Amino acid sequence: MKSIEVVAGIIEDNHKIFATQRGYGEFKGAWEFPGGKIEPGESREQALARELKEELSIDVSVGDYLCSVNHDYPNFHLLMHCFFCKIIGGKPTLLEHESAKWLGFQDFRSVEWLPADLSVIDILEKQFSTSNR
Ligand SMILES: Nc1nc2c([nH]c(=O)n2[C@H]2C[C@H](O)[C@@H](COP(=O)(O)OP(=O)(O)OP(=O)(O)O)O2)c(=O)[nH]1
Repeated sequence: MKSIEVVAGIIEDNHKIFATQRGYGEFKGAWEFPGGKIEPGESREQALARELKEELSIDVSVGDYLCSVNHDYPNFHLLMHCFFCKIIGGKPTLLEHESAKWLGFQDFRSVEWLPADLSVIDILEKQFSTSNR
């Protein structure tokens, strides 16, 4: 089976996280953390900063590593590395996504996440509920 390696950014501001809704492709309409595939020669952090610039027109500082998720989709295996990010320049502009929302802790499950993201949400809920963030 095909395997892809992706980085995803959990953009934080004032105890909220930024969720984006996919605007195209087989998962159109599902919610995710913005990011994308790592290109040859890039570090994970470089790939994430590049993807967030391309997709949202923002400059970010990539902060703490949160987790890596393995998930089997019907057509491919996903390995996704998640990092917290802070916006250091620009305002999110949806260049590829259909919609976006800032979600507070109570609203983390109010959107339909991509299946691989549910384990990220589990971990985030633990962090936010114990006031680690
Ligand atoms: N960016 C991102 N991708 C995710 C998440 N959860 C999840 O299952 N994915 C999957 C969806 C995609 O199949 C893959 C990300 O690849 P991508 O963003 O480069 O999207 P894509 O396959 O449409 O790529 P492309 O057409 O631009 O080549 O990872 C997530 O939270 N963020």
